[in-house]
Amino acid sequence: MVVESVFGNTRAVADAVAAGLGGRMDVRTADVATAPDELHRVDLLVVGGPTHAFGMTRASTRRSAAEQSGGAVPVADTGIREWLDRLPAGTCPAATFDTRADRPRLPGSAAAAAARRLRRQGHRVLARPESFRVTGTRGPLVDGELERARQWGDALAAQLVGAR
Ligand SMILES: Cc1cc2nc3c(=O)[nH]c(=O)nc-3n(C[C@H](O)[C@H](O)[C@H](O)COP(=O)(O)O)c2cc1C
Repeated sequence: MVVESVFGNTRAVADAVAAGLGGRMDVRTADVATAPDELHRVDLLVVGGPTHAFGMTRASTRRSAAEQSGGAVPVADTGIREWLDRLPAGTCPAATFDTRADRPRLPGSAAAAAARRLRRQGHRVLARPESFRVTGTRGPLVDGELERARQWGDALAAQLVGAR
């Protein structure tokens, strides 16, 4: 799993997804800043990040997020957009998730954008991109989202293992 998180909410969701996946498979979670650029012996790639400006973060939105934190979080050079740009084409099974504001009518999802990118690179996206909701820019997550994330991870692993 490769995860990007500015304020920690997407990281918390990633840990819950990992707990769900972990019942059926070995899971390694890497921060996007230090994730390897190539996949070796990976049965399932899960990519998660926060939704910024209707899609995956960009340098400008990460700068804005750092400003909004009042200097509490540094400006990151790399997000999942840049990591996916560097990922070689392949046929790895994959799934994506994001966090985004708890405003159902607000369009745009980093997970949907990441899934499109993975498909274009040939990877096999197994599940519908999933969003987990935060109550404000810095969080916290809406009640129940961590449990939903754990269940999503469990269902994903079950789907993959069942398909073998
Ligand atoms: C610059 C910026 C732009 C954002 N744009 C959106 C958006 O278009 N849609 C949305 O639902 N949430 C948006 N958000 C809220 C983020 O999705 C929220 O900060 C994120 O889910 C928190 O995850 P994190 O704690 O892992 O950083 C935005 C936040 C920032 C800082």
